[in-house]
Amino acid sequence: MALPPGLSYYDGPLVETANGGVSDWVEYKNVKAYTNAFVIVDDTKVLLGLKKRGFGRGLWNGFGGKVDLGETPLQAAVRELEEEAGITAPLEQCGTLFFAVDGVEAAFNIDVFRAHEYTGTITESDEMRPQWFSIQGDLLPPSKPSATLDRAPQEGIAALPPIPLEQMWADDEFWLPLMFARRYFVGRADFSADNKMLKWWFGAAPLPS
Ligand SMILES: CNc1ncnc2c1ncn2[C@@H]1O[C@H](COP(=O)(O)OP(=O)(O)OP(=O)(O)O)[C@@H](O)[C@H]1O
Repeated sequence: MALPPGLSYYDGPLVETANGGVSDWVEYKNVKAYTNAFVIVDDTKVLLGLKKRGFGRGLWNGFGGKVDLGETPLQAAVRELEEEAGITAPLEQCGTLFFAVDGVEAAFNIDVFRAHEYTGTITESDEMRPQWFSIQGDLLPPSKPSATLDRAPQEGIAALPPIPLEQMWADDEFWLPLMFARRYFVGRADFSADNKMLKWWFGAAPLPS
């Protein structure tokens, strides 16, 4: 399968899951490495942070940032989760995203990580305000909602707000369900200078047959 430019290093089996937009892919000069990390407990709730400053301010997202010189992406992801949310988690990579913004020289390569448990006390930082959200049924694979109902109701879960997609990056709706379904995903989304999504492509590991 021909992947969008920027994602061509991925060589695992993939099926296309979404594709749209009208323009050509945006030109970029260099690529910067970032991380984004999610803690997902019980397949029913996810920890997000409200970005309080800088790029993406006012949007809910996972915890992450730039990979520093000499760090692996995993080391950076663990460090950023600790710095921004005060917790440590056994993160594993679950996808890779690539973003280019019209008029910006550096594109983002974002390695996405997830964990299903954590240690420490969730703590607000200067950069992020952490909060749990319940994963609404339309972001879960079809088998999951009933599986969830089969279990004893979990204390507190019903009281959590659903994931606020309207206050998140526009690309998130395409890959969050893949992450929650535990499918490895890759995708590229290009944005205009005023943060409108111009063109996108997402793919994921095939479902077991
Ligand atoms: C365009 N569509 C997008 N969709 C979803 N997530 C996106 C994103 N674009 C960037 N992200 C994430 O936003 C954070 C920025 O990180 P950012 O705060 O700028 O990095 P870092 O903490 O190193 O910066 P400072 O130390 O403040 O300079 C980082 O998690 C990165 O993965």
